[in-house]
Amino acid sequence: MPRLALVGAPNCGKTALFNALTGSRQKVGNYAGVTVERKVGSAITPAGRRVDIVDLPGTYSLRARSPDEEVTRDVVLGRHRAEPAPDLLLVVADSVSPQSGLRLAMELRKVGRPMILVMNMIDIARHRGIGIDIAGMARLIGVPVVAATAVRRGGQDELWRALDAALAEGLAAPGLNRWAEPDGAELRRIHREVSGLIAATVTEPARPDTRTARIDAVLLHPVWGLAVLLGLMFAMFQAVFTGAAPVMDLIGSAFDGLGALAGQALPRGLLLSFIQDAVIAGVGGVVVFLPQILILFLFILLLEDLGYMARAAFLMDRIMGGAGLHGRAFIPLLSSFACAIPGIMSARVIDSRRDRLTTILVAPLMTCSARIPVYTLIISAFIPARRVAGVFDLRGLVMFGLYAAGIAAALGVSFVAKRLFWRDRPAPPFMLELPDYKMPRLRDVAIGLMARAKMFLKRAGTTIFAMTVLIWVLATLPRPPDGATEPAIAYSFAAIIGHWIEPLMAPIGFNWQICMALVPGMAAREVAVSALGTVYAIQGDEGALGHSLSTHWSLATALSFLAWYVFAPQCVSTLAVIRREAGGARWMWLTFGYMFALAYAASFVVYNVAVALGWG
Ligand SMILES: Nc1nc2c(ncn2[C@@H]2O[C@H](COP(=O)(O)OP(=O)(O)OP(=O)(O)O)[C@@H](O)[C@H]2O)c(=O)[nH]1
Ligand SMILES: [Mg+2]
Repeated sequence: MPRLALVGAPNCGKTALFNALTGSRQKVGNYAGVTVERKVGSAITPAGRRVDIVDLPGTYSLRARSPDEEVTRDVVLGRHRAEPAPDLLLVVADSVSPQSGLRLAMELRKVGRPMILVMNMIDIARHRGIGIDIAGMARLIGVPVVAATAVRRGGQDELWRALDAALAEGLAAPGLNRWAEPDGAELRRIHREVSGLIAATVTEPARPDTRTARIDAVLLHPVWGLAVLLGLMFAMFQAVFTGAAPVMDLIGSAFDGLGALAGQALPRGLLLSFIQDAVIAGVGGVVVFLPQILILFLFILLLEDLGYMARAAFLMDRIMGGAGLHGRAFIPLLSSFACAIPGIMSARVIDSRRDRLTTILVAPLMTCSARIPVYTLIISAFIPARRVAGVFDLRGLVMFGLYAAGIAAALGVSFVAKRLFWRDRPAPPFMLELPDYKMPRLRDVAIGLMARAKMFLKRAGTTIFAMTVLIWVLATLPRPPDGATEPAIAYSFAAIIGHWIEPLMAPIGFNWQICMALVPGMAAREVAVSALGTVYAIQGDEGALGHSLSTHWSLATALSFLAWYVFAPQCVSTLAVIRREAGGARWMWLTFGYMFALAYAASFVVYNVAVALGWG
């Protein structure tokens, strides 16, 4: 089967095209560096030919400088371990600013593989009044050129026709690969050639578009821009708290109803306990947080599609640079708000190994969405729903503070890491292409939200469920001895394990229930919520978990628990990815060690200060 590879500069629409051609739903976003690994799909052309298509990370040249670009280079040159050399290169260029795409196309001609040049985003170019002489371009470059709109139905028709034409002729056997890393003279030659090509085939509009520049005058302004960024983040956390409540209540009462139903239908016993204490109080207790997670992602996805994220990176570059973080670390750290795993993987776009390692080291400190259930549970149980200064919701403020603590810790740790590990290094230059603003596409946002929801529910159904069952078993067995005076759970394995860890955690105010929840909580942070739900439900507490917590825990313990979750390395999958991406267990253990130490220290301080304030 013929294999096609999508190659092009970052953010030119390769993945959007991949999705359109193959019907896949890979992530697209309006910033450079969305795709960091290869993705394979297949498609059937209008003439009925099956082809495999590979989507690749964006790159400006085959002179790969970062791990994501190496993937593209290796696949294109046929050096990739797991990927056969492509039979045809679909070289994608952005019609609105075609220089970088055309330069890459010129370089790729040397590889000697058949190729089709796709001038993508032709819809925007036309709208702006940019004219492109497609036929003239094809003549000058000597390969087929087609115009395309990746995101519109029917926007790929010309490409399909060109593909079928190329396949019908039978793809030419690859010619000689004459590619060598271009030197200065070669780069200048390519630059001249592309300038000539553009002069001959691209006409600029009579009136240049100034909208982007006008918006950027505000959003990139050192004062106004930062104010907008802060305001956006703030609005996000307020919305997470206030917007989700009605839906959460609905899900919560649905689970309560199920519990009551089970209580009527089943006799008292182990099965009923399993359903009420493990499934409903445990897993159900985590699932209610889905609306909050989706609201957070709605914000992030909209801002990503709008083209705002690269601007935010630009604004943060000064602050991040002061802390020793590369400007390119912004997107990986931002992705870590979703989950540290894709965040750590997107650090592949950073070319210097040291900068990449620093980013990987601090990424788990960014507040991932798995912490949302933990934070919300504790905040709702212990922080009153009060207005501050008339407008702010106190709970939203605390949430904002926890996120801010994570960010501050990331900046602090990278500052220290830079001083400790690689002191004598000049600050690397940060080049960033600011994408054009685009209206977010509802379909993409909806797909993104669905993907998130699916991922969350899948976790709830697998990892979290499995861990909750484990907790339920440990909290139920062994049965109490005859004549037992205390509640049954006091004799269980859970209590034994919890009491065993308790002395270590007593200085930070953790009781045995928390201690025991932390162990399976390594599988995923939300497990802490389901584990506590199950333990307190088995213990015989009626009603919502938040209510049990506020009767059994002191405020000092609750605050200490929050502080713990800001820093603690409570996620084995993250640690495993760090090991893989950093290339060694050393970095994984380093991350585990420093996060554990930070968590313990922070909880210790928070607990003792709170006790001193009389909140013990
Ligand atoms: N209007 C319009 N928007 C497009 C078109 N193609 C892509 N986009 C948008 O452009 C942005 C970038 O698209 P992606 O497909 O993620 O770009 P990419 O080349 O895969 O980017 P990297 O993976 O970062 O290299 C997204 O916001 C897309 O929705 C197009 O033909 N027309
Ligand atoms: Mg992509």
